[in-house]
Amino acid sequence: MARDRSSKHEATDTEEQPLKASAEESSSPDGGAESRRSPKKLWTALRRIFLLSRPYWGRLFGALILLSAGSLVALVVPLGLRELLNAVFEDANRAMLDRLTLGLVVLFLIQAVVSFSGNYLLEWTGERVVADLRQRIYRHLHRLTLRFFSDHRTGDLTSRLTNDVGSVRSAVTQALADLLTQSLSLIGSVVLMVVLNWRLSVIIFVIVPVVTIAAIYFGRKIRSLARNIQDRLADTTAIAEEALSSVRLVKSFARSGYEVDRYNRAVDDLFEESRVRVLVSATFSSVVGLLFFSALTAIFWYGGTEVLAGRLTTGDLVAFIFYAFNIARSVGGMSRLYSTFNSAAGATERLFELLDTEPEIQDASDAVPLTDLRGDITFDHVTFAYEEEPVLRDINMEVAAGETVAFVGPSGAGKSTAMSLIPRFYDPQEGRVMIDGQDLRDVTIQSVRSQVASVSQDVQLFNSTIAENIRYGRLEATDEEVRDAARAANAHEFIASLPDGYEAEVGERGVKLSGGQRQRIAIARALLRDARILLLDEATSSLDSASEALVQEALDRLMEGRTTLIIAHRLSTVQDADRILVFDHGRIVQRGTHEELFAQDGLYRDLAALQFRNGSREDAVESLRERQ
Ligand SMILES: Nc1ncnc2c1ncn2[C@@H]1O[C@H](COP(=O)(O)OP(=O)(O)OP(=O)(O)O)[C@@H](O)[C@H]1O
Repeated sequence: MARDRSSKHEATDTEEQPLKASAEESSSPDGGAESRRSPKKLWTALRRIFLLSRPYWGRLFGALILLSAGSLVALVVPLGLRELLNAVFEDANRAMLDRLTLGLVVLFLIQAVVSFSGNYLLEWTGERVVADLRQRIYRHLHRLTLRFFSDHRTGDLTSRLTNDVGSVRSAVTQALADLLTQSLSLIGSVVLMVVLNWRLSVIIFVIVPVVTIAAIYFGRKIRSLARNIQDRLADTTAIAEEALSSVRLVKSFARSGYEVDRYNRAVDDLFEESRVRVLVSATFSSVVGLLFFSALTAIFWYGGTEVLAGRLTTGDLVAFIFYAFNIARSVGGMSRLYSTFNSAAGATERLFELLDTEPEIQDASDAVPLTDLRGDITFDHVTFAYEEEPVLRDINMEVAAGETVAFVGPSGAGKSTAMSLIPRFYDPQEGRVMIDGQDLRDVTIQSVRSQVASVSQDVQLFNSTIAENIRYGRLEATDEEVRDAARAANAHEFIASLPDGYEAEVGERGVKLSGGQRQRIAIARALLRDARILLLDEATSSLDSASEALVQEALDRLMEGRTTLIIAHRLSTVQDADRILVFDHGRIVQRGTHEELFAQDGLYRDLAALQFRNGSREDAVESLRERQ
């Protein structure tokens, strides 16, 4: 089942600590800042990738041994060929030719078996490390708080899970093996070449430093470009995801053209970054290729001269050329490695920025589960700010278990914010929020959230069946329990009338259902959860009177025996609350029953006058303006 952030009440909080950056690494708290890369940073990133494979070091080590053995065998092959050619051209020895041919076939067989085993082990390790990394990041994302998600785009985060993790994979698998085998091949070939003919070798040694300098220069450039490309890619994904998920809004404002332009601009930016990267990489490959093929031609020429002068046999020259090819291939491979590692380093930095982001809200080390919850809620001098300016100021309230308390007040007064402190989505900067007399910071988040259910105006459903959406309230509920919940939520009739009944797909975020139907599914889900505390945020405000009546009746059933906090703009829905708290500019300015508050001259009466039409509407509006 697809899950999204709406599952906030279900968020599991594992005990696991994120991987720690070592002391010299800086971690960006929100994971989005572009960081300056240096060789040290590259090394740090690679080391962290390598550390990820720690549980599989045994296999990795085995793979590397096998692959090294494969490269050593490959190094012997040109020597065998040399002997074979010498047997033919120098000694004309038929028996030797047969033996050497057989020997070479055996060598090739050994090499095939060894490299198969090595590659399989290595790829296995790489895939496993990547799977672990994906799981770890996803788990970590679920530990992060709502504040993190309001600061990050979903497209950005999903792109890290897909693209960035993919880049890391190439670094742990092929690149690591290539690094080892290519270096062995390079060193072995150099040594054997010098032994064969040192004069000829000098030509190669002149070229190597030139290539190394070019590799370092281009490598740096490619690394910074790789990071930019990942960022641009995340931009395009986020833009498309945002527009496609709000396609109704886009169409109703006739903004398709605008959205297409926005996406096109982002894709063009991505193309431009990619073009520069392609240019740099292609130049790099061509420069390296040019240098090496020139050197090879020189070897052919000089080698031919040496053979003509009798200082080299044909077998020597062929072996030499094989080693020269080996060197060219190794250096070429290593230069590609450089860019693979560089791309992976950019991706790794982004992934670790995410993993290094500590959840703002975590269980204290000595947190205990809140058991046998009654459902008393207390706000004790609570002050809270999202950023600088407090949106809740010195809030005090006590709600007894089983009571129904309504929050009313103008838009932006802080009602939803106050509610969001109860499941501990945020911690107050000052004061305490308590349940059953226990500060929420002293108890486990999971135990609190498992006793809080919420129904809001903006119902979020998963793109699956009605039954699965209701069962989200209690995953182990039986079909019968799901039906009972739906009945109590006044949803059974409409569900039963659908062709697929409980197995009907609701569409993305429930688009195939009406607002009232979605609300009743959400109520059934909350009923199944059977939590002690119920939070209703504008649960009926977007409904017509008929739907509202059905939903209200279902809500009344849901509220029975639970502590309920209701936010409602329509005061008719809160008249029966045990108490009403009136919020204004982050403070509770009035409290009492509907009758008590209505009898007072204050904000509540102004709001009520607007809705119940007893009194002059103009006077109420004027009075509200003065209060702004
Ligand atoms: N995630 C957030 N980050 C920063 N500021 C926020 C965030 N959520 C809300 N605010 C601000 O906090 C203030 C209180 O918002 P809140 O949603 O609690 O008000 P409300 O009384 O529930 O309003 P409404 O009745 O319109 O839902 C507003 O000024 C709002 O802009």
